[in-house]
Amino acid sequence: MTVLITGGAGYIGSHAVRRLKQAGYKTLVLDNLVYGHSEFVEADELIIGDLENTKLLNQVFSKHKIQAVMHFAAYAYVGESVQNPAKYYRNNVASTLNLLDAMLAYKVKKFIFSSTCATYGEPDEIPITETHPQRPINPYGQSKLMVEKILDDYDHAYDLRSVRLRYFNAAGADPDGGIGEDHDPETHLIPLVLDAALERRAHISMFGTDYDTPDGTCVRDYIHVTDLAEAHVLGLKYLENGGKTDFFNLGNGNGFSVKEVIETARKITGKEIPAKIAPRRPGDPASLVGSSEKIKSALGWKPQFPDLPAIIETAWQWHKTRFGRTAQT
Ligand SMILES: NC(=O)c1ccc[n+]([C@@H]2O[C@H](COP(=O)([O-])OP(=O)(O)OC[C@H]3O[C@@H](n4cnc5c(N)ncnc54)[C@H](O)[C@@H]3O)[C@@H](O)[C@H]2O)c1
Ligand SMILES: O=c1ccn([C@@H]2O[C@H](COP(=O)(O)OP(=O)(O)O[C@H]3O[C@H](CO)[C@@H](O)[C@H](O)[C@H]3O)[C@@H](O)[C@H]2O)c(=O)[nH]1
Repeated sequence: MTVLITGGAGYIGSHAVRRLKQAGYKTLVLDNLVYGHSEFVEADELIIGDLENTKLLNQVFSKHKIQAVMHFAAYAYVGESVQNPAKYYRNNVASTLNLLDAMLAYKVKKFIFSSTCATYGEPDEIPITETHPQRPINPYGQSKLMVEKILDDYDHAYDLRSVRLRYFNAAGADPDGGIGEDHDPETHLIPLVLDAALERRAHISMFGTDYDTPDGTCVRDYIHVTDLAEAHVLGLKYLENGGKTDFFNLGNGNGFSVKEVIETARKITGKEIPAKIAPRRPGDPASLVGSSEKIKSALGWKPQFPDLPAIIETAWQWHKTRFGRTAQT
């Protein structure tokens, strides 16, 4: 079976490609390399191109016998989406429509979509289950919710079946090495904390210490990228076996504050990691922690790395290999 993976040169997509290959799938990556890395791509083929290019999409679908699509390609910086929503709606919604058009034209009816817990907004209760209302508080989350709604309508009208995976905060790296988190610019907490450990930056800024959380900093649910990759393969098998359109949270059910992440990283790296208080970042909910009971019982998903120290340990091993030699002291 041939799977098209958009954004397969990116952080999560490259891990999914590795896992798909291990499971015996033929893999085809489409990525514009705006944020991706060609050296991360272990797929059978990498096509460098943009989802805006409908002509290219038609060529890809006509040349290859694609049976399913995993759609990772998107912009994913919460803060930037507040400053520049147009960029997010164009890439995350309009480009997704191009992809779906091509799928319909070539009768490809299985779709795995990278959604997010950012679609929930400020939660009414923790942990968040899939039945929680979706009321995003930033354009990024809004753009992902729009695609979820589009997918419901496409299922109804065109029988295009989808699995929407609402990830909480992806972190860590495959312990086998070679792929990991490397965004430019990097905005995510864990790699920035590890940058401070390597003295590639002077300190980590804590965005807001006056939230309504136990220590005043934002709480997030960190999930290992290899566990995310495994969920994608399970989602695909579910659709292959005739499963109906569905949506699942992917988190570990444990919340960690910004301060706790920094403290855990200090223990793992043995480094000081200076931290400074900074203003809140617009668009950030105080707490996001998810229940993943649904995917555990429906698809048999079981995380290999449910604990924050184990997640940060794999991120640290990757970070040292990737960036250690360029560290400035
Ligand atoms: N990182 C997280 O914590 C997280 C959490 C929830 C959801 N997600 C979602 O998961 C997906 C992957 O996230 P990531 O962290 O791996 O991001 P990433 O930036 O590392 O990967 C996205 C990839 O898509 C490519 N891309 C973007 N727009 C494209 C386009 N128009 N055409 C072709 N390629 C394009 C980029 O070059 C990049 O390689 C995204 O959809 C994101 O919204 C991520
Ligand atoms: O230098 C920093 C960077 C981040 N944070 C805080 O750390 C937390 C986590 O931030 P970050 O790592 O940027 O992740 P999120 O903003 O939570 O977003 C990620 O996780 C979301 C799901 O929660 C996904 O949808 C997004 O794509 C993904 O970027 C937030 O409270 C930030 O304010 C800091 O305090 N200092």
